[in-house]
Amino acid sequence: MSTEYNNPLFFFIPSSIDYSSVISFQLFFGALLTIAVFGFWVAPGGLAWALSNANANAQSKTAIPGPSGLPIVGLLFAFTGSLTHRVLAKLTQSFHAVRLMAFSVGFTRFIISSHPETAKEILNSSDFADRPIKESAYELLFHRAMGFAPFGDYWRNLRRISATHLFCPKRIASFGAFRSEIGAKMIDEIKGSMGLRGEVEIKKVLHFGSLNNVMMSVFGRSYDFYKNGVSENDGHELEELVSEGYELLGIFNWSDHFPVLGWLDLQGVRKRCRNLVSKVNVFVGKIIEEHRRRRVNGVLRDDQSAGDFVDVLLELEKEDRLNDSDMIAVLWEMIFRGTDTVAILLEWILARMVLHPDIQSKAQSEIDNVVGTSRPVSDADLPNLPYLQSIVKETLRMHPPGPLLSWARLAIQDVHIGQNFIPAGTTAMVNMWAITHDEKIWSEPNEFKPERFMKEDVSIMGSDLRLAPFGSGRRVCPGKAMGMATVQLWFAQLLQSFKWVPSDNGVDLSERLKLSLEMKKPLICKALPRGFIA
Ligand code: HEM
Repeated sequence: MSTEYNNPLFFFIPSSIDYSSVISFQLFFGALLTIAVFGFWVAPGGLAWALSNANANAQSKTAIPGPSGLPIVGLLFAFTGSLTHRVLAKLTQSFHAVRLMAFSVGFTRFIISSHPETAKEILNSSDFADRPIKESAYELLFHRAMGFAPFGDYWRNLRRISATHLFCPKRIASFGAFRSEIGAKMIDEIKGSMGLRGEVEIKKVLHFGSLNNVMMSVFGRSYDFYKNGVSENDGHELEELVSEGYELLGIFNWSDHFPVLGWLDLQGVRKRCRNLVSKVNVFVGKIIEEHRRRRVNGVLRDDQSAGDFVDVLLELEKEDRLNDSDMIAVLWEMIFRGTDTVAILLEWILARMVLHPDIQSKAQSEIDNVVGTSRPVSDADLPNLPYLQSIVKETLRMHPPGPLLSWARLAIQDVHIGQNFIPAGTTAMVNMWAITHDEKIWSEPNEFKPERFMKEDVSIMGSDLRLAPFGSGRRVCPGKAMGMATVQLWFAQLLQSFKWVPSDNGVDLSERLKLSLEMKKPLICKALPRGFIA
């Protein structure tokens, strides 16, 4: 093949000119390209914004402020670290862009708001009711599950079905006894660990409890804690599948922002996703088949799994019915979403209890006054425990499991936010962590003070954007009531049964943002028996 054909500039070079001219031309073209890239790069918001022409065309008074980041890669560095929410919060301050900041990561255009009013405008607008789909989410088939399904009839149908059958108050209440049973099992597990090691690594216990809880309402199944037997193997296999999925969705994947790298699968994300999907298909497919067999044999509703979410999906009328692959995606997502968020939040709450013994003992006195020490605390007691609820709220404020609301939104069409033009396809984020740590909104935002919520009852369910850890608007977390019911009951049970004190390791509040905001160093502490012991 001639050198001409190997030359990327071949199409621009007339065949009659000599080789030295070609080199000069290449240099000239290279310089032009560099200037263009440099020009694009220094545009407010960086390369992806400049390419869209949205900020470039806008007059400077309406251009969204924001950093250009590094050439080509933009703000990549903010996403490869584990404190993205903090890095972005700092940048919005220094660019005076709290309401709205523009930035680029590779070829992806972003906006981010760290202000309650603008955040509400974004989250409550149907123009932002889509989600950007990462390659890992697509490969894990999550575009067919509720969280990533495009805004439309399929998604609406999934929300309606799950609101009616999985997340309705009656159903959440009907699982109260089971939640409490798991709470009691966790207490046993903690006692066992204290007996063996004199301390407990609480996340493991909470994670397994949480997995069991979601498994029961979705699949009608539960697993024994660390006992021998089939259940144990299945339970641990499931834990591994969930952890691998979490890891894959949390990875910053270069090809999401540099499409040209897509086919290379440099980080092996696609390969790992496909491997995981085939395992999940076998695991969940087996459970669906068991449900089908039971229905054929007419034993439905006579056993423990009566009316779980698999049954609901199998009973759907023809026009609503999901095929097996979609059903697996929907069921898997529920397990996936419901497990870690609850365990992570409870770990932060207990870390705070170990660090603040005065707050802990005040909450324990509240439980003792309302419940006494002769019976275990139950769902019915929770409305009478306002201080305990304030502790949960304060922890959600200081350590929101989704500081950037976990999964972003996508502009479905061209839209304006105030004066600012946002082109279709822009990824929109809300920095809830920045809002909950803003001293213009919260007094002493870095102090853990549950009392603030005894003075002012702030709703956390999405209507007040000063504290919306479950998001807001059409895509607000559908599992928020179930999540809160679980967290409050288990917290009450754990406080009633134990006094939480530090181990020799102390408590390290360092954070690590993966898919959720976790404690970087797992909490290891001591749980000393007190109050009602099951
Ligand atoms: C402490 C517990 C939880 C927290 C902090 C939490 C947080 C969130 C957040 C921030 C969102 C994004 C909302 C938005 O875009 O406005 C979300 C979405 C979602 N959550 Fe939760 N969540 C929790 C528990 C649960 C549970 C227990 C389930 C189910 C078993 C669940 C299922 C979902 C689903 C399916 C979505 C996607 C909804 C959609 O896109 O339509 N979450 N969650």
